[in-house]
Amino acid sequence: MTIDLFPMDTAKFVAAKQATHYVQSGMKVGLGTGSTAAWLVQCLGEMVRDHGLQIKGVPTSNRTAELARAAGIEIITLDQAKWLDLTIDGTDEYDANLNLIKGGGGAHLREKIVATASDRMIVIADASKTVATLGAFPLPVEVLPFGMQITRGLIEELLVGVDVLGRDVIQRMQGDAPYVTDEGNFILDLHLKSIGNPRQLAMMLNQIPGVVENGLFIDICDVVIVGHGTGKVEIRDITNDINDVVQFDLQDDDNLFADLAK
Ligand SMILES: O=C(CO)[C@H](O)[C@H](O)COP(=O)(O)O
Repeated sequence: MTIDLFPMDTAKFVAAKQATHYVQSGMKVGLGTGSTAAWLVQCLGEMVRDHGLQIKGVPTSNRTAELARAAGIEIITLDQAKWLDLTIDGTDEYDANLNLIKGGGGAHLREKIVATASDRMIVIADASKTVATLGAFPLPVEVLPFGMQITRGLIEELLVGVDVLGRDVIQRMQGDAPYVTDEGNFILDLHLKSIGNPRQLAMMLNQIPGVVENGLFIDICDVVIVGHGTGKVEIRDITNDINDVVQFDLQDDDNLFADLAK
């Protein structure tokens, strides 16, 4: 059977498939949110159903929980898990230090809690997520609905004094209504263009009382796995100082790929 997926899908798929090599039976695994993480859930589901992999998954969103259940992965809460062996998640941007912007899918609050409660965080991405400087992707900040305009004003004031190139703060919408997160909060997207000091900004944003969590992941990610449309995968593991390249034979993986693409 010949399938004709966009190179971007292939890139996400091979990154996700490579990440499954880090997963072993008996592990408790944080399951990320987004289109790349969805490929991971599909791959892990296939390993559970057909190859006897035994894992417990902690999903980072209601969407991922649904996908994981449908794929046959046992789901537990983070408190049931107590601690996780690893979390595998997508990203919106990553820099040379493996610092991230996440939350394009609105799930960065749970994603950060889950990743922080894991021995390792592995990020899976396509090459478009690589940046020299974080900030081209709007930085999501989850805020409480209560007093949201006050919180927004305080964020705008904060941005005047920090090293960024843009300062627009735009509330995320879903159609005509505010976007609401799984925790019942709103999201403000900060259009900063370039963030000179992500560590400082992450700490300052979280000092504002109405801010629940920002999408900067600083010193949380250990490994980035970058897939390409050609089947090439780059692995960068900063904890173990490993830089590796793997080439997937997409023909060999055709059956799995076709199944997953259904
Ligand atoms: O942070 C996220 C969700 O909150 C996602 O990981 C991020 O938006 C990347 O998504 P995708 O894999 O669809 O590009």
